[in-house]
Amino acid sequence: MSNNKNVSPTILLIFGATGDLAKRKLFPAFYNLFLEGRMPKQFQIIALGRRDNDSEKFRDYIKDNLNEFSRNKVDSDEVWEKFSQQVTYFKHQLDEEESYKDLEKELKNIDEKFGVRANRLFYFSIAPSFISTVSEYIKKTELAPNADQDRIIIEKPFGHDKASAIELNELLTKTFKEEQIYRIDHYLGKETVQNIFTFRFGNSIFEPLWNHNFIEKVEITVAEEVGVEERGAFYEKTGALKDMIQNHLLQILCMVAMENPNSFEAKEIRDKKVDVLRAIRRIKPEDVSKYAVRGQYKEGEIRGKEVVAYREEKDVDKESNIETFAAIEYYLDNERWQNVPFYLRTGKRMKEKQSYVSILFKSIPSNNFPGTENMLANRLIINIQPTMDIRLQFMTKKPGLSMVLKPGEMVFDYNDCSSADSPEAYETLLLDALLGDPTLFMRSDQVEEAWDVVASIQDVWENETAPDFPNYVAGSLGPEASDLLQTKQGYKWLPNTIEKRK
Ligand SMILES: NC(=O)C1=CN([C@@H]2O[C@H](COP(=O)(O)OP(=O)(O)OC[C@H]3O[C@@H](n4cnc5c(N)ncnc54)[C@H](OP(=O)(O)O)[C@@H]3O)[C@@H](O)[C@H]2O)C=CC1
Ligand SMILES: O=C1O[C@H](COP(=O)(O)O)[C@@H](O)[C@H](O)[C@H]1O
Repeated sequence: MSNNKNVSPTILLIFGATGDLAKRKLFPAFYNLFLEGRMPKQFQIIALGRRDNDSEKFRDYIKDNLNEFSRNKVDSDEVWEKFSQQVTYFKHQLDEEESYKDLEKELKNIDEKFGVRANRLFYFSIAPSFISTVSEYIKKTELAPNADQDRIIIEKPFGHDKASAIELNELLTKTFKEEQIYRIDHYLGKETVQNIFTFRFGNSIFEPLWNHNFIEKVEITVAEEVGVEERGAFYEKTGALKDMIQNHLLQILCMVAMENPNSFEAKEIRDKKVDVLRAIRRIKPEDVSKYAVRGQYKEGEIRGKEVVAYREEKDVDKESNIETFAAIEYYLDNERWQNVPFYLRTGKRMKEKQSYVSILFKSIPSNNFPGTENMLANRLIINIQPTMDIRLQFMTKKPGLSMVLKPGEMVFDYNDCSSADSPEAYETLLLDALLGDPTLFMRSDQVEEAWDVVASIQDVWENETAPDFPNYVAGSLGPEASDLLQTKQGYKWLPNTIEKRK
């Protein structure tokens, strides 16, 4: 979000630097920021890992990973040399105090080299079970004493329910001030998600229509083609509700539904988002089956390739009752959104990767046109990924001698507006963390409220002993019951393109 380019000298410390997230997302983000000239003039990345390693070997490992996962590959020895010399590997045990004392000495050496006490940004790219240990040692060894200079970034999942999120917030605030804590939700860093904000509040023509008087329903779909990959053990403790709905989909909902902020200050924007979460009507336990549907994939075919059932994935229980699909119908009890259903759905191993928001406007009140069988209500489609565009569907007269209606569309395509690749979400978010701009990060109350929104569904599903799993074929659009969620209201899930009519 920030435009400021003046980043103070910073030491970036990555706990879990040998892990999956670091290799696929964090190092590519730092490298791309470096190429864009967005890293601080003076910076040092300290890669912390428990394995025996040296900086030279670690740099080779990072180089290979950049060539595999980064949007910009390493194609200049000179640039690589400059970047890599600012990455050092440091052997470290998360649960040993001595390790933190050694680290402090290393940090002091770097400060001396920089000639200034550098900001310290600690990235917790580690299992959630280590968060308390690491923050306690940081406190004990006074590694992050300055609230205005030192920050931590915490990954999701942030707790596993509301109580544990509160507990974790309490624990972290014993060591850090709230303004030092950056809870990441990478969807908020996506270009297309940020653009929802600009689209709504930077244009005067949509906002007057953005309410229950003109909007019939809102859908948010995040469909994935991938299964659980190497993360079966993690997913067995998580499932689609906790992995995706509680964070990414609710955050998109907040962007769509929030009130106009009075300023662009982080506090104001986060306040407005919390208001949305508070307004979401809590689903009573006895109504969960009416408003929420879950599913688990069986074997199937995606893009002509056979894929196994969830229960056959690595580290997954053969009788697992974990959901890989979730769809929910929510309502917001506030003036703007009364009686407008918000349908959220997400799933793994679906037909194709597609994330989008669909906003269906109300039909015109009276319809005197001939050929009305072709009449469609206006619809706005915000394609988040992999397609990145915004489409407005409207009715036109089909050229010809009779009055026949035909849907037309206006399209804003990201490919047409920039020759540069869009930054990855982690690039945007890491830059904001470097700059000390928390707007796109989750405040403690946002996370807690989001857990509250899913709490009853979570309880009911966790206690359900025999769901009808597996109940959707890999490569489909999810279980039949998710269609029923909409058909009972006279709706259907709408695609991410406008409907074509001859
Ligand atoms: N991977 C992803 O796509 C995503 C991950 N996340 C979150 O990010 C965090 C990291 O995930 P991920 O990278 O996948 O996890 P990994 O299991 O791949 O990596 C964990 C890291 O922690 C290190 N570690 C474990 N125990 C110790 C110890 N005792 N001392 C020092 N280091 C230790 C590991 O070192 P070693 O290599 O030696 O085992 C490794 O570097 C988690 O909170 C996860 O939920 C969030 C969203 C997506
Ligand atoms: O946080 C997560 O997100 C990914 C999907 O992210 P995307 O940027 O590829 O859309 C999901 O696959 C993963 O299970 C979840 O933990």
